[in-house]
Amino acid sequence: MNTNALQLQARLTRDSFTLDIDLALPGHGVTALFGPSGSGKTTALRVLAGLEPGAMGRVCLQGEVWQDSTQGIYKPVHQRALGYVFQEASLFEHLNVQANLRYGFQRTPAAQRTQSWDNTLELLGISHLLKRWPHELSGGERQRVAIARALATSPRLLLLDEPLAALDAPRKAEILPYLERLQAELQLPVIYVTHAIDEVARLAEHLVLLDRGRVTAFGPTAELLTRLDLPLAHGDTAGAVLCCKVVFHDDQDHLTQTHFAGGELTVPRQHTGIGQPLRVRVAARDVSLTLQRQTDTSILNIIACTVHTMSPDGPGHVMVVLHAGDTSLMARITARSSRSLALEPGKAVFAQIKGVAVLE
Ligand SMILES: Nc1ncnc2c1ncn2[C@@H]1O[C@H](COP(=O)(O)OP(=O)(O)OP(=O)(O)O)[C@@H](O)[C@H]1O
Repeated sequence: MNTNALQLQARLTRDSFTLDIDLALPGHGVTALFGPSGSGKTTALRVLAGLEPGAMGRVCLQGEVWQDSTQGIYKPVHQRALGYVFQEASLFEHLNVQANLRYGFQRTPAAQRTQSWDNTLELLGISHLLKRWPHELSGGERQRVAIARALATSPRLLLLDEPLAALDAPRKAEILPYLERLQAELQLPVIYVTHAIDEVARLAEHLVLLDRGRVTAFGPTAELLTRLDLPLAHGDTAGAVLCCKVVFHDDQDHLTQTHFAGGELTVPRQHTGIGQPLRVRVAARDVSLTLQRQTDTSILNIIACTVHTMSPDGPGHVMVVLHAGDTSLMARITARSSRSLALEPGKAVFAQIKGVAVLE
């Protein structure tokens, strides 16, 4: 994979805020921009989109320079082949879904189209909505139509600014599988702004952490989620993502057995085919540690690991990063348990996993 297909180098100052970033982003898959409110996520997207003419720096996609302040190059937004979807889908209320999509489709001359009409409808599952009016759509359907309209222009870059933030949990759950399909099937970079770590874990292969306008970390999501020097790897929401492969379905017990680089993991029955990848999130609070492998236990998943690093994690707790082969896991345990097990880096332990969340 070309990991520096999208160059985003930007410096922009407004009042007390300065955005100062220099990133070489991958050419496909979802890269999440994550950080506290006001850290500059939307501003970074706006620079990519050509909506911040005051920004100094360089934006270059697959060798095509969209902006370079040293050379005096600045393509305005309509000359950048990109799709931009906001939190609140802004459809044309006076046009039905079909006409909204046609508007996007016709913006790109036929010879330059990479995205077919049928494929766009199919990817977002909206064929049955074509005759509806925007006010007749649910929040989740509106967002799917908005994403389809952005895709219909055959963009070379897709920018999604908190596309799920205005939706309730059931609507989010409805739209997430479509976003996963985009990630799997589109050969273009998707830059995804979010506040929700569960969306990052589920969708983003790569992650950029922003804080006060600066990049504090950038890399593969699975790696950053378990780095104790970063805030993501702390607190009740911390967890690791395991890249597994389906080995076997046990229909009788309604379980699916998977393999990952470091062991086996049994999860609730999935419909993923044998040999297919399955990403699984294991929350640190759902992992306990023992020195001997327990046998009289209801816990299905017990994984042999080594303690890699440890750090205090709030009052009375310790976060332990474990290595199982090449895979990192985390356990959030009490400081008392850590002392009584005499945990230290290099020590062999067994991770008992109480529950997992299958991501795809
Ligand atoms: N039009 C504007 N004029 C002046 N300052 C602005 C403007 N838009 C944003 N800002 C400021 O720029 C900084 C970065 O804002 P930005 O919207 O990029 O942050 P964010 O990380 O996307 O935040 P959020 O998660 O709350 O959407 C903030 O301090 C914000 O107040």
